[in-house]
Amino acid sequence: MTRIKVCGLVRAADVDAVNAARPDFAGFVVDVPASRRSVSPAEVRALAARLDAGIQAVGVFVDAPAATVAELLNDGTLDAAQLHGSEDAAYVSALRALTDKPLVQAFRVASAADVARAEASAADRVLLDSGAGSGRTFDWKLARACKRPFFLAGGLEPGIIARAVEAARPFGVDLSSGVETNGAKDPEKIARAVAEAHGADAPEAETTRAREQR
Ligand SMILES: O=C(O)c1ccccc1N[C@@H]1O[C@H](COP(=O)(O)O)[C@@H](O)[C@H]1O
Repeated sequence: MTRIKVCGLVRAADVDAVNAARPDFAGFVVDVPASRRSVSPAEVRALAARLDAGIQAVGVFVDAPAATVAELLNDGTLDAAQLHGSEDAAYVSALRALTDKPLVQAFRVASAADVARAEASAADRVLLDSGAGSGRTFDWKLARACKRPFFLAGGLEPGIIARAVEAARPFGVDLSSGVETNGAKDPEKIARAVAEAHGADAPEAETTRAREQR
């Protein structure tokens, strides 16, 4: 099973669709004016409260003040924070001092050097992407070389998830544009994406199976 995060929820109806499909993570882009998926801290509090238990709420931030991120983690609104801007090691360490909650650092991958930067991150998990909600894929062979568990993002959609998992061997996949129709989250695409990801083998499953066969 490969974990899946459905990102960029903005309406109560989006949360209801996610509650029905049951991905592992639901993402909210918080206070990013450049994104059409941006929600305010007050909106994310209301949306996350509507999310079913068992689905983890992830806040997606772009160079936000560490105190703002920590507040939403520590007050129980969010289960994890995804850092999707140009946050550096000093930022991750400053945020780490403010919260025990998991931190996911996103890296835009255009070369092996970008994967090496992700491998060196002090964050709990890393995410390899082509951009930020760009809807574009990148060379999955680069991601496959990553020596730590990672989320694969960028241009994923129902119908190509199994192929992406086979090519990149991620811990989880992360989708936003690919589960939208006319710019709004599409319940049917979300359900298909969750079923496809959960039906795809993640590396840890492969390892367990190999161990059992020995
Ligand atoms: O979705 C956004 O608008 C966004 C804005 C700022 C930072 C990150 C954003 N989204 C992240 O982009 C990837 C997937 O995008 P897509 O499937 O290619 O549309 C995912 O990690 C989102 O969290």
